[in-house]
Amino acid sequence: AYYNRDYSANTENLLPSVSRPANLSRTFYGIMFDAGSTGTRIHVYTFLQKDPAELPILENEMFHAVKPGLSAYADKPEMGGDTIRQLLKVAKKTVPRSEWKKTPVVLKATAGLRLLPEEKAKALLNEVQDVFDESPFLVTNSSVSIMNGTNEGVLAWVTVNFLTGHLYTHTRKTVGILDLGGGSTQITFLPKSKKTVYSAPPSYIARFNMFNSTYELYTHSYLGNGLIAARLATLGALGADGLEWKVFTSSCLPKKFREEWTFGGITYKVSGIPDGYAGYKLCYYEVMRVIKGIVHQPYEVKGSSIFYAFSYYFDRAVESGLIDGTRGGIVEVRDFKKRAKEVCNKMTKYRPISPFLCMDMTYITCLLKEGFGFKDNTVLQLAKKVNNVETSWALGATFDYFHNLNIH
Ligand SMILES: Nc1ccn([C@@H]2O[C@H](COP(=O)(O)OP(=O)(O)O)[C@@H](O)[C@H]2O)c(=O)n1
Repeated sequence: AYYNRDYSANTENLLPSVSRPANLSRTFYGIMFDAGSTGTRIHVYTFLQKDPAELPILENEMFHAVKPGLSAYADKPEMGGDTIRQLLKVAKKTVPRSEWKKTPVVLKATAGLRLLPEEKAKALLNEVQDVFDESPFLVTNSSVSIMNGTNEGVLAWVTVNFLTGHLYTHTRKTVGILDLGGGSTQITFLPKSKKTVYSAPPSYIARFNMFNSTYELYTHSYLGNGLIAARLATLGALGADGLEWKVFTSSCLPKKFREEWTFGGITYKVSGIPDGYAGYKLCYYEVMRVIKGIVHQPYEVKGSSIFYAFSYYFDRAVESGLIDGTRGGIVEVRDFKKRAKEVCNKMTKYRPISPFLCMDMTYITCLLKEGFGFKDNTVLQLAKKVNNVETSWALGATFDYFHNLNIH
């Protein structure tokens, strides 16, 4: 409804019911950079504000992504800055020149920079600030930052619930979100039961304001439990020394597989166990160590709310053939488990897709079941985009910029 008028499903909920004089509408733009651990993405949003008291209508999103992420330039920040400069060219093409000065440009970094030593992260952010300062867009001293995990979860929840039309209804029916990045993973939902709130660690409950009401969400970001960080942890390579000579092995990898593999600017030697066993069961025990006792099980997740799962949940579901990449789809937790078994027990078949597919699918299964405590029949809606807009925290962060949701 907001992006493409052909999407009429939720239009009634999304458009103000009373039509207002057209001259009160105004178009404005927002530029949000997502500096993730595996890539940097730019979102340029075009909004139409009809009523200053309501969230604006999203007219268009321009999206572009580059790999690798900023953290890969930890030792050459100027080159990291260049990736931002390149992406800003796209913004200049999208935003009319007359609007440049009024259009904010913001970059928020997630797990990739959270995991770097502070001085290296700072040098990268300073470089980005310089690139922003020389741009024609609106820049303040809070334009460039590392976002905290709570905001990452809350803002992705805002995005998905906005795009699915749930923020406009007064029923308080919403959807939960599951985001699996490279470095961190987030779970966020609106609890129905008070017990979920008081049985959770206090830092897992976040509040924010929108439309004069306060939302109280269950949210947490697990740093080091993103899919790529979890691979390293499973291999015992996260924070290990002797990387020049050590080879990290796992029964989640094809037996004859051997490769050098780079994440966050560091190269690791990894391999399967040539004369050992490989397969789902052994792999499950290995990934279990990365999850057991680390991930909190919310009281309510065993209930029946709908969760939207995106990022690597979506990518791996597509690669393993669980869903169709253009349409997305609905699966149950048990479908991930079934497919993980199939992938792990037929490693040669799936190896051309990715030698890590068994490890990744097993990790996802283990995270959902043993981590968050989802039941086998919990329904997951897998999506990369909703109504043609990226399911990322970036849209929520742009709302936060303009409306100050006061997340606390
Ligand atoms: N707008 C976006 C952003 C990330 N992603 C996916 O999210 C995964 C990695 O997330 P990330 O690099 O931001 O990881 P973190 O830094 O959040 O841990 C990849 O599968 C990306 O393709 C996406 O599909 N769309």
